[in-house]
Amino acid sequence: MTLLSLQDLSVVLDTPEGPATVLDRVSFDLAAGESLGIVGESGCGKSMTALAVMGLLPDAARCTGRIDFEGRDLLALDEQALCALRGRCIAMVFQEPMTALNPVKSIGYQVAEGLRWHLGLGRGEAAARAVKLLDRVGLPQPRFSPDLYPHQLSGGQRQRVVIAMALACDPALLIADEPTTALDVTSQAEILALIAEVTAASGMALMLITHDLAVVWQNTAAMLVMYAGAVAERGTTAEVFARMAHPYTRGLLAASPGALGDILPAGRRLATIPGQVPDPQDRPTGCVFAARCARAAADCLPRPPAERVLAPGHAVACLHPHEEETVL
Ligand SMILES: Nc1ncnc2c1ncn2[C@@H]1O[C@H](COP(=O)(O)OP(=O)(O)OP(=O)(O)O)[C@@H](O)[C@H]1O
Repeated sequence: MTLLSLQDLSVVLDTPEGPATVLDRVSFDLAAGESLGIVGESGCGKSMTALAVMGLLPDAARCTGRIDFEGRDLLALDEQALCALRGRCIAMVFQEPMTALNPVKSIGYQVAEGLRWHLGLGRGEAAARAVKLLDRVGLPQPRFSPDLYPHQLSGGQRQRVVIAMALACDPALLIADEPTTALDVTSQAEILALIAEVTAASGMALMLITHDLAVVWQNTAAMLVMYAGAVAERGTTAEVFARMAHPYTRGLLAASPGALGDILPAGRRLATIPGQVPDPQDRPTGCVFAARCARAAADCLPRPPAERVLAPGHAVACLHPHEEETVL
C-alpha cells in the first residue's frame, strides 16, 4: 500500500535575487514499511523534499503538485492538522541532534513529551514508556537515567535520544536527514544500523537522506538520485547499483570515499565531478546536468529529458545513459 506519494512536486522560493526553483517536478512513491534512500550532492534539494513532506518549508516557498500521505493531500492541510501529523504519523531525525533537543530539559522528559502531547498519556505512564524507549535505542538503565541532560551525553547518544523521540508515537514514516553527519565514524555506523533495525522491526517506512552512496547501499531497498532539485535516476538499490545509468550517478560513485567499504577496492583514486550544481535562480532550460556532463550532446539542451524506464524498477532522466554494468 502506498504510504507517501509525491506527484510533480515543485517548490519555488522567493529570494531577494529572484525566484529560485529548488524542486522541479519531483515524483515518487513510498510504500508502507519500505525504505527509500535519497542521494545527491549538497544543494540538490534533498532537505527541501523532506521539509515539504513535513510541512516545514520556509514561508517564502510556493508549492505546486501533490504530496499524498495515507491518502490525504498534505499541501491542502492547515498548520494545526500538520502539527497533529508531525511526530504522531511522520517523525524526523535531523543532522545535528542538538537542533531537536532542548538543552534545559531532561532526556526522559523530552521522550515523554510526545507521548503526552500526541497520545494523551498521563505523566507517570509517559515517563515509564520513555524509559522503555531509551532502552530500545541502546540507552539502558541505570547508566542512562531519564534525568540526564543532553550535554551529559555524547553526540551518538544524543542522536539515540532523538531516535527514541521519533519512535515514541510509532509513526508510519521516519525521515532521517543526514542523521550521522555530525558524528564520529564508529557512531555513524551504529546509528544507521539502529535506524534500519528499529524501522524494519516496527514496519515503519524510512526516507533516508544522504550525500553518501554507501549509506544508501547498506540501508535502503530503493533509491532516488537527485540533481539540482530534480530526480536523475531511481530504482531498487540493487538494480541502480548494478547498472548506474545516469552520468551523474556514475560521477557520485567515482567521487565516493572509501566509505563504500566492502564494494569499492581500497585505495581507489577519487574523482570529482567538475563544475557545480546550477544556481536555483538560474536553471538551464534543458538537462540541468548537461554543463557538467561528458556525454552531453546538442539534443540535451532544448528541454529537460523525460524519465524513461530501463528495466522494471529502474528509470533514468537522461537521453544518453550508460548501458554497461557498473564496475564497482
Ligand atoms: N531558505 C532558503 N532560501 C533560499 N534558498 C534556499 C533556502 N534553503 C535552501 N535553499 C536552496 O535550495 C536548494 C536546495 O537545498 P537543500 O537544502 O534541499 O539541498 P540538500 O540537497 O539537502 O543539500 P545539503 O546536503 O547541503 O543539505 C539549494 O540551492 C539551496 O541553496
